[in-house]
Amino acid sequence: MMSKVLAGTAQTGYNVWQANFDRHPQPTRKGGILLQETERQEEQARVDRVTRIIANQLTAAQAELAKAKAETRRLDENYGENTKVNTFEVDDRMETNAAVQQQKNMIAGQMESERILQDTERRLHTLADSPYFGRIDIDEDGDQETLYIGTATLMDGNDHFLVYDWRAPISAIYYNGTLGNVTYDTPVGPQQVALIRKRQFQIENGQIENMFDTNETVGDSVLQHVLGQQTDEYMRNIVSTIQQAQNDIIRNTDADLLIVQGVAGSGKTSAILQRVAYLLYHSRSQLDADQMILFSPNRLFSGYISKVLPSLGEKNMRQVTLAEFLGQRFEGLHVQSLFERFENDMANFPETAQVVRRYKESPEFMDRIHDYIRTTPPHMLQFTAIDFDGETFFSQGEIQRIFARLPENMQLADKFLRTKNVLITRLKKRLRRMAREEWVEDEVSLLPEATIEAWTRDKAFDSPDQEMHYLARKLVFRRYEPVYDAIYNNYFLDVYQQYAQFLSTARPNEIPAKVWVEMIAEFRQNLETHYLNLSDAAPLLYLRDLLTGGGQNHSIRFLFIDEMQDYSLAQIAYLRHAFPKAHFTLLGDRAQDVFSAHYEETDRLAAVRQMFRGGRISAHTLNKSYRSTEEITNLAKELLPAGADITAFARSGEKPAYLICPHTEAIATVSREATTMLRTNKTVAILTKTAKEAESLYARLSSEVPVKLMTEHDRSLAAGILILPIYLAKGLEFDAVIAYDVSAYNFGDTRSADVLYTICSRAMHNLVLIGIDRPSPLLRKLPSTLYDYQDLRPTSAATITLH
Ligand SMILES: Nc1ncnc2c1ncn2[C@@H]1O[C@H](COP(=O)(O)OP(=O)(O)OP(=O)(O)O)[C@@H](O)[C@H]1O
Repeated sequence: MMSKVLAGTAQTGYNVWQANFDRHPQPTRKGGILLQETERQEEQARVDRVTRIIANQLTAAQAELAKAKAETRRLDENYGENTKVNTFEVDDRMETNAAVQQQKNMIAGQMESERILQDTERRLHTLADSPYFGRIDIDEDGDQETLYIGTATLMDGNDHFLVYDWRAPISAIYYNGTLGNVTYDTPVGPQQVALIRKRQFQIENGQIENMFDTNETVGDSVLQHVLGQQTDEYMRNIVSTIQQAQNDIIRNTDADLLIVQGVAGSGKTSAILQRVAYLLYHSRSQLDADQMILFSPNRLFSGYISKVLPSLGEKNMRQVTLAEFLGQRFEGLHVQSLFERFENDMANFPETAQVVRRYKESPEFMDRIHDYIRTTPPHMLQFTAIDFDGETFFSQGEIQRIFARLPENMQLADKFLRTKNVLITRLKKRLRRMAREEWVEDEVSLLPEATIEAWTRDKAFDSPDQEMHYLARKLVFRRYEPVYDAIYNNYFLDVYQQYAQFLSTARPNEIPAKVWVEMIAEFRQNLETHYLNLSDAAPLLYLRDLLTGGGQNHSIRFLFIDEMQDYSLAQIAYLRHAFPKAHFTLLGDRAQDVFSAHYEETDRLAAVRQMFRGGRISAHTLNKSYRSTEEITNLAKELLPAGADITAFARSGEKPAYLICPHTEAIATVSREATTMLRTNKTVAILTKTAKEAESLYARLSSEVPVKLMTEHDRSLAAGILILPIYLAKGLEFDAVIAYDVSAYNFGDTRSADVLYTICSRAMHNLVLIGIDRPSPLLRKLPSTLYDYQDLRPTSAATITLH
């Protein structure tokens, strides 16, 4: 018999489920065979029984919830009454406060019970249609048990497990184990059991649609069924079909750095979302969703994945895009977004600028900042006077002197804090003095009655003089609040000047002085227009944090970055600094490097590992692609130099098509193809290389077919025909994709292969590539068996290009 601690559920009580209809037939043959009809009937009888129990529990939970809601309402009304009655009498105020506090506590308690009941109701609803998806029969020292695994725990009235949560330690066997002896982790250490059967179910509306025994992690036929479905606006959870390699990522709880390199569609995003649910389940008492943050590639993606965690009964973690994160930290400046930069690069990105950017985005550059801060003498700090209303409150010299008088061996950040405190103390002293000046009294006497009333509420004065003095101080402190804020927010240091000063010391030998000086001039010029280049953002923040001792968030425990290839190493280094308590999970695919493939050179993984040296590092590779049909994956992977490593999940569909049309026919061709695809697909995405192309295509196409242009401000996807640049489609998937303008000038050489690969790998079921006038050599050099080629140009044009 298995104890609760070994089974590892989060429930109370000592439980073993041994319903009397469990049997332990001999293990079936490897690979999944169809079971006898009698077994199916027995399993269906169990499903019926469990479904009835769920229905009963649901009715009871709903009744309790209704009762709880009524009670909350009653308390709420009562709360209003109590406060109203007692505040009439001033003497009753204290008593009222105590009563109100008690009332508040009761309401808070009541709301909490309501929340728990709501969670139960939601959980039961989820289980009602499909109570479980797996069964394992195990033998532990001659003790045999049958366990069923589903999205949540379900117990009967006697505290017997009817369904085990997929995250319970024992459930790991279902995902990891092949038949025979298996080990699984428990809170008291590894346990060994013999796995004698693994059975999979597809249950819909309480009916077993499919069931079979298997020795695999999850049988291919189940996966085929799941992957063959049309896409939704929202990503779905994959708990019933998690693959072994994904399971290792999901269940890793101790890595300080977990890196996943996975090919397009290999389930990286799915794996992190299940991982979040897993971590929350396992550290329920110490970890909250608010202590986790996901850096997502764009806002559409944030919306797209937003339903997965709630479908697993968990709260969503915080989500932020890099642009949002930087925007919040540079108030008043516009930080160039990755997308803007990409569009600019497409127009003009000379080699010299590439060298400079590569350097500024390197970990060495961040190290250089660190050294600079350590070695900068105080007189080099770019303090700036604090002026307000035409008056200098603190001159640069005064600030400099405060700083210089501090002990030499004190840490820079501590010195900075001390300077700040001295400034605040001096400001307060000065304002107190000022409050005694005559003009203040004059102004107080002109204050409206309502203001005086508001400022003196809850105050008692011994004399009119005392009241006047109080009001005078209040007025002065309010008037000069911006000065206080400026000190508080460290505005007495001009970080931008400081950064420019740092830049002037940081030129590496390989970059000519002229180029470097021009770069600094451009940085200053941009500042004038409140603009900051993306490559300066992370170094600047790092410099600011090190100088001022701020900027770090100690409450985040887990940080996830999806599409890590879109982050510079300097940005990752900054995040590591900014979230010092966080375990990092980084997911990426080097081949989907849409933004920087043309200038990046470094071995990023080695560099990231270096940043986490000394910590526990766990690296995973996912080479199997699940999203697309075999035909689409086989074409996409051939576009890459190292594509041979990618394996396609065996699900067949139509061969991708490559159509070449003359430019005069481009719109008609896209329009026709999109309309045809929409007959059998819910979403058809027309993907372009840049936003400019997407806009111009939209302008011409929208009069032909109903189509929606997606921009970086959109937060949700819709069914129908969509147009968007590939970088906004990162992390997303569509039933059908049209890759637009896959022509010689747009996809002329291998530097754009990553972009084309990313475009193709967004398609689940159908892919059509449309080239205009001249075919792309990237495709023409591939084996012609990988796609159906149709040349729609007049014969003469076709002949000219092909020779
Ligand atoms: N184990 C699985 N069971 C069912 N579906 C899966 C599984 N793994 C992945 N998928 C499906 O494959 C598709 C791709 O998954 P996901 O988006 O997580 O991959 P990814 O590696 O993040 O892709 P990309 O890097 O291309 O954005 C999704 O539809 C997902 O539901």
